[in-house]
Amino acid sequence: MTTEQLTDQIHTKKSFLCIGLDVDMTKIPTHLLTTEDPIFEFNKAIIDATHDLCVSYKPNTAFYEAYGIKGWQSLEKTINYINENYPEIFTIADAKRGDIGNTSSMYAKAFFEDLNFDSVTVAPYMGKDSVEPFLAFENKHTIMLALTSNEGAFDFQTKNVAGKELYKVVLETSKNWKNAKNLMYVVGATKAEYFTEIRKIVPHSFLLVPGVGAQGGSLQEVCKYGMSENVALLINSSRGIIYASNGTDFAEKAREEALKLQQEMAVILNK
Ligand SMILES: O=c1ccn([C@@H]2O[C@H](COP(=O)(O)O)[C@@H](O)[C@H]2O)c(=O)[nH]1
Repeated sequence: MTTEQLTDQIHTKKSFLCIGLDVDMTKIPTHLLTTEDPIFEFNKAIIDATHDLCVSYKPNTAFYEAYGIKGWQSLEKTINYINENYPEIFTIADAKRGDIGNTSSMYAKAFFEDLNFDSVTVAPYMGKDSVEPFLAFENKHTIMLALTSNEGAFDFQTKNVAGKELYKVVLETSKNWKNAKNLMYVVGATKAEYFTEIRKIVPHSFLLVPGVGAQGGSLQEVCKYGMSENVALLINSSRGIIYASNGTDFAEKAREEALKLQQEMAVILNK
């Protein structure tokens, strides 16, 4: 998917919501546990109930890898289900990969070719040759951690490196990498006060913004400082939507939570 197609979807659906599919078997409704693939059944119900309210789904691979081969199969069924039934949706494998070049190429093949995700999250710590293998894929997107939503972000990301905060060095340096047009960045919703500085460096790049909902980030604040003229925001909420209820009405309640965010987004887009 191109960024232009993603932007068109944002305007059509009046939404820049990304729903995180972080399936924890201890939190899903118990009636699903007797099905053959509880993770997939849960995701399918959430996706069917919310696809018109969001432009993206983001399974975090940790929640699938934790269940071994079965978890990976649930992930594969989930991405295939989205691609077959809702091909307009932008898919994100939140895997936070990155390694020496030849290993990164294999990670990229796994997520872009085998699983056919539109994008994958990567860590910047190993530098250019660890990220460029992901960027080489046409119409696929590499979402690099810039300033994360957690408290530990202050351990390294905001530290001064040669007169500049490290997250700024990450943004500035990566802009010059080969196929940098395929880069997006992760910036936590809990760091809204940093968005103005970030937009000075990457005014038009898409930012994936986790941290609204369970982590307490503010949609309004993020949009105030982080929305570019082409929107270029994907606001993620996972637990706040998918665990709205653990009863038989879980998909309906997830829709209600997604609708609240989508309606807020529609108002922001209309301003
Ligand atoms: O800085 C980051 C980067 C990634 N995440 C991931 O996003 C979701 C957030 O889930 P919530 O339940 O809405 O808190 C989850 O997969 C994280 O691993 C992040 O939170 N912050």
